[in-house]
Amino acid sequence: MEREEGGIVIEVPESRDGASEGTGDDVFFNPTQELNRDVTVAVLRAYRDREPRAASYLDAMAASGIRGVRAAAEGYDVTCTDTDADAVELAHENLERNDLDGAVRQQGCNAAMHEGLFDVVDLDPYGTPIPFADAAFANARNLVCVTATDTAPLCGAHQRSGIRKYGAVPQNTEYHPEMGLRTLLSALVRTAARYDVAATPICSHVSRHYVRTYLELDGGAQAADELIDELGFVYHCEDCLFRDHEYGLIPSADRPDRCPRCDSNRLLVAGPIWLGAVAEPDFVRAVREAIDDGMGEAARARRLLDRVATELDTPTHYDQHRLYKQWGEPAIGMDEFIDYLRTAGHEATRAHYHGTAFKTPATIPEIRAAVLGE
Ligand SMILES: C[S@@+](CC[C@H](N)C(=O)[O-])C[C@H]1O[C@@H](n2cnc3c(N)ncnc32)[C@H](O)[C@@H]1O
Ligand SMILES: [Zn+2]
Repeated sequence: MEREEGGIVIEVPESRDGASEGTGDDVFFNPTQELNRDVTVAVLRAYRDREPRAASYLDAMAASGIRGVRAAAEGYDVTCTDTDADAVELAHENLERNDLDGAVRQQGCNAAMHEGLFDVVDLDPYGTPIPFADAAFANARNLVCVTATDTAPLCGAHQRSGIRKYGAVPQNTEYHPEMGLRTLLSALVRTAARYDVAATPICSHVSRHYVRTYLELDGGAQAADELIDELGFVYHCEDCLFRDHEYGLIPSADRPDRCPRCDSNRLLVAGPIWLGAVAEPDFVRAVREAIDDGMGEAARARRLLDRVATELDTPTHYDQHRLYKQWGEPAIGMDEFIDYLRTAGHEATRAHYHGTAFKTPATIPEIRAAVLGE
């Protein structure tokens, strides 16, 4: 069937959702990833203003080629790769259908990346991007865009798988989308560091069942070391929801082994995860400005980017409903809730992860005192 997206028209197979990824015979196409693709196009626009020399774009797992076609429509010099012959044919046809130039190759993207350098590399695999991360960070010049759909391993719900894939211990908490993002960023930052490359996240979001992040590359061992210093551990009490963090690649000798607040022995340790900022607010604002009304997900993209640009960069968010459940009180509206925190002198913002997610450096007793007045 024909589909219009962001001003281009492509032929795609009958749609199937993320749940059936990789199981059908048709070339993959997921209409619910339009938000991801709209934000990607806006990132490509904003990034070119920041780095005008960024010209070449590798759509590493092209499938229908929709990302490559949209990047080519933005003036990028596009290469699409896919291992599947039908995908390669379709991506080629879709570039032609839109009168756009671009190379399309039936090739594993790792080989393509080792054969030639690309300014921007976009990894959009089934599940984990880790098998492609080394080649990307070793060979991209400016920007690596990464989707991961294996959220259960990333957030600690399938912990053994997360440990194997990401070389870190994720823990399943009420801030699981952020745990997933920070586990992924930890692995990506460490992978880039192997090549003396600093990979800094300049825009990230967790939407629906995937994590998406954009990492800007900078050469040099010192720059890579500085990012390694932003890895560390989160301590989380399963009983009172206390959380704290510390930087380092090993937990310190005096790390708590029981909850410092309620003395519970159900204290989880997650790490080493990324504790630094997951986005650069000024860049995210530029991305937001680059969303245009012709995009099918413009309204959602703007709302998402507004939130990402303004949320505090504490390592974990709180879930307001979870706190009220803990307190045995009925929840109030989020805007009123944030106002109470600010009135009590705490920094506080909503967070993009879900409707009741918020960020504040305040502790849970401080939050409770601010909103319940106790
Ligand atoms: C999730 S789909 C990509 C979706 C597409 N980027 C989009 O936005 O609609 C993953 C694609 O990766 C392809 N693939 C799997 N292994 C690959 C590899 N090693 N190199 C390149 N492509 C690969 C699959 O054939 C499939 O078409
Ligand atoms: Zn506790």
